[in-house]
Amino acid sequence: MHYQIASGVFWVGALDQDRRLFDSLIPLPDGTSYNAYLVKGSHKTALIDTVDPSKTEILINNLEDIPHIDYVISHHAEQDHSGSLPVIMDRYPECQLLCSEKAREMLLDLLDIPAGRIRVVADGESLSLGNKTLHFIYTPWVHWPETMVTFLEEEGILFSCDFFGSHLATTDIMQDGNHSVLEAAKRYFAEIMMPFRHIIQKNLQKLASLNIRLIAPSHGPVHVNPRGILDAYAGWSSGNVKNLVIIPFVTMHESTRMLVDWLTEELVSRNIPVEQFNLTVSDPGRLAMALLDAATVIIGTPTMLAGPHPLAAYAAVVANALRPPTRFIGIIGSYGWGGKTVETLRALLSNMRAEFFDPILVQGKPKAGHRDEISRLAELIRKKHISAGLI
Ligand SMILES: Cc1cc2nc3c(=O)[nH]c(=O)nc-3n(C[C@H](O)[C@H](O)[C@H](O)COP(=O)(O)O)c2cc1C
Repeated sequence: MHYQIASGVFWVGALDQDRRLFDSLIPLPDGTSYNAYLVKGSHKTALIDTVDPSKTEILINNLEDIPHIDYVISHHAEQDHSGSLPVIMDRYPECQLLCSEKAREMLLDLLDIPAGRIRVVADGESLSLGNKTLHFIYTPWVHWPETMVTFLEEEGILFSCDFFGSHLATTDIMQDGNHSVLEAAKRYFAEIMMPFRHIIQKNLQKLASLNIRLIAPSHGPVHVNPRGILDAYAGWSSGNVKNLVIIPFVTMHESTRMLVDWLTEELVSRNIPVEQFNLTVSDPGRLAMALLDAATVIIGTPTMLAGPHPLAAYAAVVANALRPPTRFIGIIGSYGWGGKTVETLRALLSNMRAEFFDPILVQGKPKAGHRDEISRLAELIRKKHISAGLI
């Protein structure tokens, strides 16, 4: 499939509607796409990124009538974009691979590409294709340290790689920022970009002076309304949280669930919205999105084999790695005889810069008096949200 996104600029990527898991971790409810773009200048032709190796044949078919490529630009060494480079380099023996300094090392580590065919481009360097000019801008940590983006000056197109991407497989390549695209982009941000939000702010600054008319990421649709996604990124990377409590929890015999439901009732009666995530069935992507928004996270877990239930431990590991902007954390749950549930969870959450509430652990089934403890926790959360200016 070929799709013209601007004069002389074509989407030549591959859709992957069937894929349901990324990085053996991230659920893909809407599949994904691997976007490669062909830029035809009056003198030279450049291919921007390739596709996942599982889709190399599709890329080759899309380039069937392209006899000559001068440059392949590799923004990011991860295989979903670089994995078809060896085949492309074989098929176009004249083409040179352009990438950042760090990407060169990583591409040589990850793929079989002759070192002599790679040319490193500097941050800020320009390349003329004749009537089209490409500017290379290093944007480290969106998503790996080697990542860069390319700005096509004449058409105002930012080829942004993972920056501003979304896991969405759609033939509707050009999108103006409708709800489903922004929702998919937010999910992508929460799952992939959240740990790098400070550096994302710096990268947004770096792009601020460009007159961007289209943003063409390497996953998901092209953004026809760049302002929408740029503003959304500014918000998601700001660290601002809402008057929202999320409760990722697990229960084996319903005792922890009683505490979770009581806390939910107490919070809702204080006009504090709550999202529960039963970790046995919930979508980790939705949990990541909620972590981006919530001021407070309360983990609910029974004690199992002297520690937190493994699903609660797993959620804590993931949250700790994503480094969400959470302000307050609590632990509630039930135990039979004892263990190190709180100590273990706190150790797993060592990156979190949040204030921890005193835990509420009850032995066996919660009793009437525990409701008062839960009510006091809800009141404390309300006061904390007020003092944080969220209510
Ligand atoms: C497989 C298994 C292992 C457990 N290990 C512990 C433990 O090490 N320490 C403890 O205090 N309770 C342990 N318990 C007991 C539970 O923590 C207790 O039954 C608790 O009330 C369950 O809460 P829930 O109803 O929310 O699942 C274990 C229970 C199960 C089923």
